[in-house]
Amino acid sequence: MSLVIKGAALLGEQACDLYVDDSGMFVDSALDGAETIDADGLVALPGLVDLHTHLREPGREDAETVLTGSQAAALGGYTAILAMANTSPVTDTAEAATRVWELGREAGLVHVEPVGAVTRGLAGEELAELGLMHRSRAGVTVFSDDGKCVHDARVMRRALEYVKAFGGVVSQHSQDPSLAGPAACCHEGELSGRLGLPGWPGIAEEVIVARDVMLARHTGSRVHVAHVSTAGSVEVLRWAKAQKIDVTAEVTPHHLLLTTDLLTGYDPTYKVNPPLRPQEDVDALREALRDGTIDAVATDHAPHARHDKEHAFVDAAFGMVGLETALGVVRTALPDLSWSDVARVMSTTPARIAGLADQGRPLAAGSPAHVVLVDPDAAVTVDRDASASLSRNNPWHGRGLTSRVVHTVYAGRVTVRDGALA
Ligand SMILES: NC(=O)N[C@@H](CC(=O)O)C(=O)O
Ligand SMILES: [Zn+2]
Ligand SMILES: [Zn+2]
Repeated sequence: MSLVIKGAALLGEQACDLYVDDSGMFVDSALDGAETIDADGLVALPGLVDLHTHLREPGREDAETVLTGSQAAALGGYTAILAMANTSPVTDTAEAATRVWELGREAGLVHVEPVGAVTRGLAGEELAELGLMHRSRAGVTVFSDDGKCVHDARVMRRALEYVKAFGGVVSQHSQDPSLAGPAACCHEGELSGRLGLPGWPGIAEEVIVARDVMLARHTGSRVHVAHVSTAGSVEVLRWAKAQKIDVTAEVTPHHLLLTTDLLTGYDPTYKVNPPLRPQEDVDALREALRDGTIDAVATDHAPHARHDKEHAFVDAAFGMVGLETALGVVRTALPDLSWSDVARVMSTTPARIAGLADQGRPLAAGSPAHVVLVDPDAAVTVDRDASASLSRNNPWHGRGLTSRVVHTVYAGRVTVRDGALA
């Protein structure tokens, strides 16, 4: 059915009407019998694109499924999400990637783009079938062993050389396992000593970021740094970009607003990989996002069942949910960011990094109608039980965030209306 979106402020600027035809494309004028969305006072942005989502299907459908994760994404204003490969089994074959892609189509609420594993079983040894995954119906272009670092430099070099042939990219979970061991769970510093928690030094991230930008330069291939968390990584990225090395980077909403001090209560809700860092790092990440050194915001939505999260801090699973709150957190952490900058870091640039030609497009005739309509001034108190996610490991529960996703439209179809699934 065709659609008219009335009076939305495009990227927070002039208000106008948007017209969508029944094939889900923006067109220049209204069609008869169109459904109407009153968007007076709302800001229209291109549908958000998340470079980093954990959907848990197959294997842990008690924590999330492709459907429930897609619902959470739509509620958060997303029209595309990249589903990480650390499922069970791992997405390391064309068949597995195609299955995730199909499940995404069946859910039909956002575009679900499978991320392929870099190495078989995420074991860091043999390359997965990168070419076959790319040539499958899923058309995988982003590869990641996320949750684990591709720590062997030779394997990383070969992966970069391989994906270069078809314009792919490796999204690296940067963490040298010899500097941050399996027990590491708290930013290494005065606080980790005081709390008696195994420390996770920033340098464990920074040495891999530095190595990988040099490998990107050497191979002429493209590397993407997942969830950057330290000021030192930002310095390396700034240098690498000045050298015109083909590197991009993302930051999570939680690393833009939360700090390591939250760990004093040993609440595993705040246990995340990479760990929350001190305020100096948070400040550097915000500045890097403003000036483009960090290209994108990506949620690292990491749902976990209660029985995996409710443990002593050291034993609990890493991760926090984030799809439904990402935009509000970004607005709260960086209230000075213009709406066009929000669109850049949460839609246009992530779409470009992932090679999603249909996403992050201008809200104009000729583009598929992927759009999110936001109440810019709403104050929202987060309720973890009001979530579409199957998991409740929500660090924002009870907090106030600025702005609210009111409607989401995916390919001309209203997926969220008045803040609820349509
Ligand atoms: N982010 C997390 O804390 N956890 C992720 C793995 C990861 O992205 O590192 C997960 O799969 O749960
Ligand atoms: Zn990770
Ligand atoms: Zn992750």
